[in-house]
Amino acid sequence: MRIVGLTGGIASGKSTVSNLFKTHGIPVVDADLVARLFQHLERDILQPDGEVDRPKLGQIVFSNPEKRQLLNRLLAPYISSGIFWEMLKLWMKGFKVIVLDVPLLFEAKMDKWTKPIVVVWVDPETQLQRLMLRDRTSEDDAQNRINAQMSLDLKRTRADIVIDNTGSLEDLKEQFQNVLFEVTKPLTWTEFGLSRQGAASVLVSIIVGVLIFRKVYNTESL
Ligand SMILES: CC(C)(COP(=O)(O)OP(=O)(O)OC[C@H]1O[C@@H](n2cnc3c(N)ncnc32)[C@H](O)[C@@H]1O)[C@@H](O)C(=O)NCCC(=O)NCCS
Ligand SMILES: Nc1ncnc2c1ncn2[C@@H]1O[C@H](COP(=O)(O)OP(=O)(O)OP(=O)(O)O)[C@@H](O)[C@H]1O
Repeated sequence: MRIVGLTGGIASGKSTVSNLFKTHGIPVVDADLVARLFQHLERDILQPDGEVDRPKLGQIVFSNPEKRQLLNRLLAPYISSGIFWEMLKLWMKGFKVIVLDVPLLFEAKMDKWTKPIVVVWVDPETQLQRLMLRDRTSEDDAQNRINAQMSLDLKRTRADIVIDNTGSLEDLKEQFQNVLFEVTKPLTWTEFGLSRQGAASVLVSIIVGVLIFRKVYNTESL
């Protein structure tokens, strides 16, 4: 199985790209969604209905590195095991290529499990403007959120494929065609071995090998 890493900075366009993968039939495991399933947090950030007040929690953790690290430490094991189970379900369904959309792929050192790594890059000014527009947030708050992550320039140096999403959505879709071509190339032997079909072939080969060996051994001992 090919596990494609999809990452970038906040509001750089990861979800927009992950929607393009989905519309082309490639499943995406979204770490933000996985994280939402495991939030048992302090009372004062819970709404009356018991749900997490995400904007309030966001304001707290993005302006306070210690609290953010605490939240990261608390959630990290749940996020990794949640991602693992989602991947296992897709493996059992026989998907050969899947995408892991993980904003903190490098920060959480999950990049070693994915190949190729796609980084959605955007220029800093556009990133700030898009974030403020999408989340209706102040410049200070948006900048805090951007600063809470590894810089996009550093992330792009660690990518196998870079998408520059500074331009229009049309530009993005054009670049996506090349990405699609790259990620849907025939699997390498290692990737095939890790797929459900590869594991089944190995199992069948072992069974056939054992049966042949037993037959030859039995014939010789007669
Ligand atoms: C802080 C929270 C409550 C803000 O919720 P909100 O609904 O406003 O944002 P959402 O979850 O959609 O995340 C938006 C983006 O923020 C960035 N982000 C989220 N968490 C973090 C973090 N701990 N550090 C840096 N950036 C982060 C990512 O780019 C993410 O895509 C939420 O992001 C959260 O619980 N984060 C901790 C879990 C986590 O680390 N998620 C990232 C998975 S790799
Ligand atoms: N090429 C583009 N042109 C104009 N707007 C765009 C473009 N790409 C994305 N956007 C908009 O920018 C915002 C951020 O994009 P998106 O939500 O995909 O980013 P993200 O990386 O998934 O963000 P987050 O890290 O917060 O989850 C959204 O409002 C999206 O509609």
